[in-house]
Amino acid sequence: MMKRIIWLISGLNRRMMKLLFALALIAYIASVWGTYTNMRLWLLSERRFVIWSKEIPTCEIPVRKGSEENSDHRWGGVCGFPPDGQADDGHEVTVVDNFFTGRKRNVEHWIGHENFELINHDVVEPLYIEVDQIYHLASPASPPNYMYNPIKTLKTNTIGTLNMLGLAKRVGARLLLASTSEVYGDPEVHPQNEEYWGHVNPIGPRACYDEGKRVAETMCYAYMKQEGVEVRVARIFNTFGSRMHMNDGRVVSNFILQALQGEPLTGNPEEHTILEFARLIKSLAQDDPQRRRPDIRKANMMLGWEPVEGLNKTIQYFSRELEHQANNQYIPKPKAARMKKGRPRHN
Ligand SMILES: O=C(O)[C@H]1O[C@H](OP(=O)(O)OP(=O)(O)OC[C@H]2O[C@@H](n3ccc(=O)[nH]c3=O)[C@H](O)[C@@H]2O)[C@H](O)[C@@H](O)[C@@H]1O
Repeated sequence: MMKRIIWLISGLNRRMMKLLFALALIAYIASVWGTYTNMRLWLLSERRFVIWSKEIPTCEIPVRKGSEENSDHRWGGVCGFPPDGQADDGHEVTVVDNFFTGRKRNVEHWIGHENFELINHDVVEPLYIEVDQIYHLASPASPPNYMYNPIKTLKTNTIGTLNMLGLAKRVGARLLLASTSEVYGDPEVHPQNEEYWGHVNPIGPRACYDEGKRVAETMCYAYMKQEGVEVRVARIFNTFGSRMHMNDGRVVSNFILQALQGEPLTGNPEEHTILEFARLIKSLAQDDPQRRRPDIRKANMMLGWEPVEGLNKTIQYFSRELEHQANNQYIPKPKAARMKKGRPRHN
C-alpha cells in the first residue's frame, strides 16, 4: 500500500504539482472572499430599529439610514408608523407600543413580515433589547389625549426618555426624539426657529406635554454631552395624515370628519360655528398659543425638506375610516323572546 502511494507521488511531475498548488490557492481565496461578502451582507441586513408608537400621522422627515457609506438622505416615514419600507429594505424593525393611543390596525400590514416584530410594552418600564437606531416617538400628542392623564404624559416623556437614552447608551444606538412645536409654548417670536427658547407656562394645562418634551430634549443633550450618545431632535409642528385616530380631536381631523359626514364645521362637536369656536378658543385658552409657525429655512437648506400637501390624502384616509367603522360596528342581534309561564321574556 505504502509503496503504491510513493509510486503515485513520484509519478507526479513538477508541472502537475504546480497546477495542484495553484488550484488549492484559488479555492482558498474563493472561500475567504465568500465568507467576507457574506459577512458584509449580514452586517448590512442586521441593522435594527426600535420604534415607539405615537399617533403622529404620516409626515415626512428625512432619515439618514443604512450604512455610513450609503449616507444619502432617504425619505423614511419616521412618523408614518412604522417607517414603511424599512422592513422591506432588509432592516429589522421592532415596534414597541403600549397601545394607549396607538392601534394594532396601524401596523397590521407588517404583522407576519420576517423583519418585523411588535412588542406590547410601556416605555416607562426599562427595556433590554439589541438595536442600532431608536425612534423615540412615544407619548400621546393631541391635547385631549395628553391632558387625559397628565401624570402619565409626564412619565412617558421623562422616565420613558431616560429609559430610551439608557438603552441607546448601553447598545451604542443613535436616538431620534420626536419633540414638538409646543416646546415654544405661546411664542413671542414669529416664525419660530430652533434658536428660540420658547415661552411656556410651567403650570398650565398643556404643561405636562410642553415641559415633558422640554425636559426630554434636555435629557437627550445631557446624554450626548456626558455619555457620548448620538441624538437627533425633531420639533414636529401640527400634523395630520393617514393612520390618525378618528378621535384625535385636533381641528383638521375634526373638520374633515364633519365635512365627510355632512355636519356643520365646528371643529369641536360641542360648539357651534367656526366663528363661535374661534371666539371661544380666544377667550378660554389663555394657555393656548395664539400663533405658531415654523421657520423651515434651515430644514430646507440642510435636509432639502419641504412641506408636502397631504390634505387630499388625509380626506381619503378618513373617508375609508368612516366606511370601515360603518362596516365593522358591532350591533348586537336582538335575542329571540323566550316563553315563561305563558309570557314572552327577554334575557
Ligand atoms: O445617577 C447617576 O449618577 C448616573 O445616571 C445614569 O446612569 P444609570 O442610572 O446607571 O442609568 P443609564 O445607564 O443612563 O440608563 C438609564 C435607564 O435606562 C434604562 N435602561 C438602560 C439600559 C437598557 O438597555 N435599557 C433600559 O431600559 C434603565 O432603567 C436605566 O435606569 C447616567 O448614565 C450616569 O452618567 C450617571 O452617573
